[in-house]
Amino acid sequence: MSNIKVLVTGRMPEAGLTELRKNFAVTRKPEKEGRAWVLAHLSEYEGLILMGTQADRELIDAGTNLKIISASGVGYDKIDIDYAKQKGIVVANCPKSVLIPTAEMTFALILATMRRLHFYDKTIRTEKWVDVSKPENMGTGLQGKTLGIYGMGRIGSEVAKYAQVFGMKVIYHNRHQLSSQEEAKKNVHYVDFATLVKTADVITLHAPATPSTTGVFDAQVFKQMKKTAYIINVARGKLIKQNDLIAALQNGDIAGAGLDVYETEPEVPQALCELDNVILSPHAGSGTLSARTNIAAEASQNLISYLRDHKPLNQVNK
Ligand SMILES: O=CC(=O)O
Repeated sequence: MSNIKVLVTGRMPEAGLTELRKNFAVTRKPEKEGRAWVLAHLSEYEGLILMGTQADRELIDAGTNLKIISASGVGYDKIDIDYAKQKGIVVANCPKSVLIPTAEMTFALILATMRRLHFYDKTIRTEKWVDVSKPENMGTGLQGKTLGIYGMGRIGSEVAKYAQVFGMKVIYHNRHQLSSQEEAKKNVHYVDFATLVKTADVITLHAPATPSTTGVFDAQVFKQMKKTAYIINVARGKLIKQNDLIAALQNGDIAGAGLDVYETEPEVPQALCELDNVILSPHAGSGTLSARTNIAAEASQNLISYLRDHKPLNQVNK
């Protein structure tokens, strides 16, 4: 173990931190402490695994000896990566560990939303056996429907594979169109944004939160979607104008939504909770023990690669 000090600011399974502990002096932020504690102590550390707080200018300035920050997931929108770069701090993320768990959660929400599991579960517990021969109580089958993927990176590509197992056709919109070989291999078809919105029976979001994706799904977009269509968001809450989504769900502009992330997270508006055509989960895409253990190990590996081997693993601010 070297005397290089690293700080972990959130709860992570010990099994994932084994290699980190072998290489560095590791401190975990005490559970009862918050951001103020991190700001007060950060100058002691060269490495940081960030959870539960923002690495904004204030935090980066407090890290006077910091050399690397690893996000604890694929998203790094809580880290001011440009400011970190100015300060000579490497920022890395953990794309591998979250890929499968997030794709699984996407599909859990697609199935639950389209087959109306929330509505069925709630009525069976609180009211009565609903008569599913009535059209208003029926769900929507996946087979033969079109899945529209917004953001065709690794997670989007994995979701495409699952969709094909269910007999869905997959279209996608992305900043860059895939090569025709990639499209053929994945059996997916690029469409412009307007076509994605108008054509898909279910749209699933897999883009990061950036200035160009923020608020893209707004009232106008919901009006262009099929009234029978669903929207699934496991990416970032900011991609959807939440109040516009609530209005669209209340007015029947779209059929339903499956949400793992929220614009106002961790607050979830009461209006969303009251809707029967919505299923909600608490940013739990990577909420499995294996995913959390793998994230801890991948974030640890980022720190080991950079601080020990001087080679960042998944640097996002080159
Ligand atoms: O939200 C989850 C992640 O960024 O990995």
